[in-house]
Amino acid sequence: YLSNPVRKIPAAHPLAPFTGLWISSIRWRQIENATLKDAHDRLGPIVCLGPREISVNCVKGGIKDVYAGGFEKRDARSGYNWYGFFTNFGNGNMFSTGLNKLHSARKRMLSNIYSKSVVNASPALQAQVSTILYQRLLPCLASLASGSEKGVFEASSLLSASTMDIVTSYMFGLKAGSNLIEHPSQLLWFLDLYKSRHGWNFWPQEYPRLTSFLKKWLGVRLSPKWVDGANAEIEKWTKNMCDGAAGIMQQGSVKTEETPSVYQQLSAAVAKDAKKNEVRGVDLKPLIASEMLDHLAAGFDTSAITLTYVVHELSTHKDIQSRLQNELQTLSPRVIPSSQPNLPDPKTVDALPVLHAVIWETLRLHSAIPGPQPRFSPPQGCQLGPNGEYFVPGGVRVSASAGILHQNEEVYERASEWRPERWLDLDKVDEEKRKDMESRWFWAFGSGGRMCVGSHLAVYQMKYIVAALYSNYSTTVVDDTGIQQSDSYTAPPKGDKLLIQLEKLEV
Ligand code: HEM
Repeated sequence: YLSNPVRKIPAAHPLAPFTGLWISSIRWRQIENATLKDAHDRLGPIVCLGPREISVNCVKGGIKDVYAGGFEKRDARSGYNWYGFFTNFGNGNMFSTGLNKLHSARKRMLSNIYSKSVVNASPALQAQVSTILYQRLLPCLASLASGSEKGVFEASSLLSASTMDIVTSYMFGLKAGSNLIEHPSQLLWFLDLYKSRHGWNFWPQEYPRLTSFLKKWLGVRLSPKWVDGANAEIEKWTKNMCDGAAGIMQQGSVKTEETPSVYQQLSAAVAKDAKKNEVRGVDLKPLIASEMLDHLAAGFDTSAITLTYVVHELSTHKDIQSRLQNELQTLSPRVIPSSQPNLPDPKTVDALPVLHAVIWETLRLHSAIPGPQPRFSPPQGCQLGPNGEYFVPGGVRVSASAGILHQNEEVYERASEWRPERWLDLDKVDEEKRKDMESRWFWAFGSGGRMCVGSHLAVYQMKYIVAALYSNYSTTVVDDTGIQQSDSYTAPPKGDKLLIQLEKLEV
């Protein structure tokens, strides 16, 4: 204790400087986000969570140094990597890779296909989104609106289906990607598998060695067998989509909407890399499949959580819902069935101020990943804190959380309220304040070399989905029990559902 410089950092709990068991028990009880928020409110921008763990909640001496400064995901001393849990098909991927050097080689292969310019200009994505909105989502909403439930339905699962269909279409092409909107039983099957694993990540993620030791040598399982079964099923489903995309690429000519943009890019880059490094006789398919599974999971869930909160907030803020509907009427063409297959230009949709403000305010207040994003301090240690006042030795787990950064009252006045106006009034605030709001403290997609690679695809799809829904319907809440976000890294509503009612607009 006496030789540990971390003891000088305000402690979230009297036991924190002495043992890591306190923060572990907080994680086990699934109250980590709330506990960290309370600790920062009481103790300031940097708090000690354990003898080798701290949390930061500031830009200078905080996220700027840790994330833009390239702290590794893997602890150099012990080799521990919290993200190793996201390994699939027995292979690492961009998200799970611990070392920055390995990670940047993979990221270089993929960042162009997810860049804003490529996403916005992609004819394949435009054709895919047009089919998904006009031939799947809008007909589905029309039948719900005129059906026996009189427009009442559970929104979060249909939003999950929509984001999964768009993300997998961009990855594998429209034909090889999913079609969950039109196949509700497949949607249920997938969501059941996906969600059955929730709550079982504590042991394998926090104590991976203990977990595998107990399983291997004593036959003791710390998570039930069905979790492995669910993972295997999801891998199988992903592999089928990979095989479908590979089959399409072998055809002589590929229709625009069938282009497997991401799969094609990654498989070409991986093959080129293998050739350059003279790697022979290695099956590269599991490596590609691991990356694909990670993207589809990261991409569908986070976007669907955000959209669920967009729909909830718009349903309870009718004034803003009407403003959005008026704005959507200015689109040419409008996103209504008679316009099909034409969609308004992605840049025009992106530039709609109210739509942008609604999405941004939801990403701020209901970040899909509000929980801590752990990294490790470099072996030589570093100075952290707003004035660099604390020395942090090497190998300390350091994290920041979007859910806490976004609650800073000095940057976002009345931070706990959903107020899209704050993004519409940016021209009234000075340059520094604008930068604070828009970039320095806005952390929904993280920052630095490991920030979200899919943020532009996420925003693209969320804006089109919201445009399609609110160009044709109004929504009201029927039952929002359990709408509060769960206390976890990725945070869906606690109740995992939102019942709304659709009302058809005159179009
Ligand atoms: C609203 C939607 C989204 C949100 C809020 C979001 C948020 C984030 C955040 C905060 C991170 C960094 C996490 C960390 O380091 O702990 C991240 C990473 C990542 N995201 Fe997203 N994401 C979204 C959509 C997407 C989409 C659509 C895709 C892909 C199709 C995607 C793929 C990834 C990948 C591959 C990484 C790892 C990047 C790396 O390690 O370099 N995300 N995302």
